[in-house]
Amino acid sequence: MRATIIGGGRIGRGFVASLLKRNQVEIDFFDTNKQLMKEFEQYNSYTVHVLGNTEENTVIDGYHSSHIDDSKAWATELNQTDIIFTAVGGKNLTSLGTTIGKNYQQALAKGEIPSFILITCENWMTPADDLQQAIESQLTNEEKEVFQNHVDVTQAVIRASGTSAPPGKETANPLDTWVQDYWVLPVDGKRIQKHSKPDLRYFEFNDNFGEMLAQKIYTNNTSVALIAYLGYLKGISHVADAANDPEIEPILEAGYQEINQALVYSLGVSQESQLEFSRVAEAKYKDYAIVDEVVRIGRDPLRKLAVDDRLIGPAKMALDAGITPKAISLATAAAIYFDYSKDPAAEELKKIRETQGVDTVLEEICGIAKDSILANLIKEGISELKERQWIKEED
Ligand SMILES: NC(=O)c1ccc[n+]([C@@H]2O[C@H](COP(=O)([O-])OP(=O)(O)OC[C@H]3O[C@@H](n4cnc5c(N)ncnc54)[C@H](O)[C@@H]3O)[C@@H](O)[C@H]2O)c1
Ligand SMILES: O=P(O)(O)OC[C@@H](O)[C@@H](O)[C@H](O)[C@H](O)CO
Repeated sequence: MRATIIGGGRIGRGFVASLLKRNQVEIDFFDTNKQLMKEFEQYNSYTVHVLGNTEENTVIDGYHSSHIDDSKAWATELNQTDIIFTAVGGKNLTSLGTTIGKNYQQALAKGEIPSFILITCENWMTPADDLQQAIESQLTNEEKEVFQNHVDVTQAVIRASGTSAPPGKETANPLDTWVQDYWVLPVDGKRIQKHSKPDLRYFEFNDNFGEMLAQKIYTNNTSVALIAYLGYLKGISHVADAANDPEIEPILEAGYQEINQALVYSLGVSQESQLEFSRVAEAKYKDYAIVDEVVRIGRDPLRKLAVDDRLIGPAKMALDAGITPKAISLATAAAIYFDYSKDPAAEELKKIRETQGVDTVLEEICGIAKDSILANLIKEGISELKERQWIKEED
């Protein structure tokens, strides 16, 4: 079996590549990053290190790598691949879909009919739909029909974390990457209609996938955002240190209660499944073996503050459920003050906040009215963070 991984970052060349290697699947990488391409060629091999369990480390070798714009490489790839994975960041799915669509069209023009399964591995609410739509936007109606008859576009939930080297564990190989000791990949099984489900260890093709992506994002990503944004303001570098911090821990506990009630009410998931989800998430973020930086978790706050993303999304659900999302609002307040200077989105957020004010951030980035209940809760959160002196500026 042969697989393509688009996006050779922590999840692509780390988590997904390890699962595939353990299934003896051949791997071809595609990425936009030219430096990464050079490293793939130069090193030929790298290690996926397993946090807290080195016995599970996997060496990835024998792969091929190509730049995403290499249409010659795509011409071969589309005909030989069985499964394509994406791990590029949800907001890049539209441009990626355009690239796949154009290359698929070129194959059809040559009389070929590529047939494969596409699996998105993104923290995104509707990744399979968004990718499929972007691909099909490049195709004529006739071509679209062929595509739909030969390609299944589905989505996975990535519950594992992929990180950079823990402090002091850096290696000479820049491709080496670190993953959590977690070996399950749930995939939306119902969306696979034209192929049989691949027989791969660790993959769970789930026909009741339902709201699993929303449940994961609004539980894991929401709670770790709370930990990271509050931790960042307190000057804490790593997730586990922030999650176990005596001042942050009670806010986290309150956050899980808000999240659980909101999701049971709005997603219709059972109380037991939600409780299990949040317990697993909490244990993971408090686990010192998983060394993850708060600035990685906080990256791209403009995306994370958007109306349906991990902060405003569950806060609105909580209000719908009749609950006051005080902890989530405090986390949102902290996110608004995430000013990590190496993150361009954080820099932009800071500029908007400083030049146009918090109300503009709330209206234009969070998509909520400045005098709404939620906006007022977030502004109360900002005041509380200033009182606590976690936000240190004078305004
Ligand atoms: N790291 C984690 O713990 C984790 C866990 C669960 C889900 N996710 C999700 O997995 C996805 C990947 O995250 P990551 O941590 O691996 O990010 P990353 O930044 O480490 O890697 C992303 C890679 O995608 C490449 N890329 C971006 N746009 C591309 C395009 N159009 N075509 C080809 N390559 C492109 C980048 O150059 C980069 O190498 C994201 O959606 C993220 O939210 C990450
Ligand atoms: O990848 P992002 O930027 O959408 O979010 C950062 C983290 O929340 C995320 O990578 C988690 O670590 C991951 O989703 C595992 O739960």
